[in-house]
Amino acid sequence: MMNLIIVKIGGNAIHSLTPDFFEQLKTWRQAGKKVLLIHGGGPQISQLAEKLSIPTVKKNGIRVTDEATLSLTKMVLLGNAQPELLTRLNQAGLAAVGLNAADEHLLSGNFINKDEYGNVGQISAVNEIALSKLLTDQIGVLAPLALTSEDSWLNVNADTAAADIARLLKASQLYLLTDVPGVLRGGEVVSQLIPQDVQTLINKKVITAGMQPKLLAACAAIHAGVHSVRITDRLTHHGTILQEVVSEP
Ligand SMILES: Nc1ncnc2c1ncn2[C@@H]1O[C@H](COP(=O)(O)OP(=O)(O)O)[C@@H](O)[C@H]1O
Ligand SMILES: CC(=O)N[C@@H](CCC(=O)OP(=O)(O)O)C(=O)O
Repeated sequence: MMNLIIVKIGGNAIHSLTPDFFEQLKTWRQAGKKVLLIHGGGPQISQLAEKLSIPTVKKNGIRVTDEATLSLTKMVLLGNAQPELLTRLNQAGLAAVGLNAADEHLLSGNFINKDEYGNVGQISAVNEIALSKLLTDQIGVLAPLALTSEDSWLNVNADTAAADIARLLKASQLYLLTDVPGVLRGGEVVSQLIPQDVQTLINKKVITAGMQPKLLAACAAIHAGVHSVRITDRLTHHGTILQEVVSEP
C-alpha cells in the first residue's frame, strides 16, 4: 500500500500519548499519508484476568490463551483499549475508525502452536483492498486479533501483528511506541541499529524481555522491505531507528 505508516501503541503507551503524537498524525494525514494504528492492551488484559481470578501464563513474552483468556482478551482489546484510543483521537480532531479482524475479514491468521500457546496466532494475510479504502478518509485503529480460515479467533502479540502487517502491506515506515525512549545500552538510547546488531545485543543480554520479540519482529519487517522501524516513546525523530544499512548522520 503506497504511503502507509503503521504505528504500534503498547497498552502502557495508550495512557501517555502527548499532544506531539496527535500533531504528528495530523501532519501525516495532511501530507496524504495513510495511517494505521495497531494497539496493544497487554497490561489491561492481565489486570482484568487478575480481577476475575483467571491465571496469567506467559511463555517467551506470549500470553498462553485458553478459551476464557481469549474471551477476556477480546473484551479488553475491543471494549476498553480500542475505544480509549479512539476517544483520544476524536478529542484531538482526528477522524478515526475502530477495526477488528472480522470487519471485512481484514486479518487472517494461523495458530502458531495450539498445544503450547492455545488460541495464539500470527497474521497470514490482510484484506488490503478493503483496508486501503477504509484508510483513505480516516485513521484506522486495529486490534491485534486474527481469524483463521474456519473463523476461530486468535490472540496475536501486538508487536508481531504490527510488523507482519507492515511486511504484508509493504508499509514505508513502522513505529513501535513503547514505555522506554528507545533501545537502551548502558542507560543510553542507541540511535541506530542494523539487523545484525540485534542478534549480537540479544546474545550479550543487553536486549531482554519484551524488547527481544519487539526487535526480532522489527528485523523481519526490515528484511521484507519496510524502509525503517523506529522504537521510541514518541513520534518524533527520537528513539532507535532500525534500518538495513546505517544511514549518514
Ligand atoms: N535494551 C533494552 N532497552 C530498552 N528496554 C529494554 C531493553 N531490554 C529489555 N527491555 C524492556 O523491554 C520493555 C519494553 O517491552 P514491552 O514491555 O513488551 O513493551 P510494550 O508493552 O510497549 O510492547 C521495556 O520497558 C524494558 O523493560
Ligand atoms: C499473544 C499475545 O501475547 N497477545 C497480546 C496482545 C496484546 C499486546 O501485545 O499488548 P501490548 O503491546 O500492550 O503488550 C496479549 O495477550 O497480551
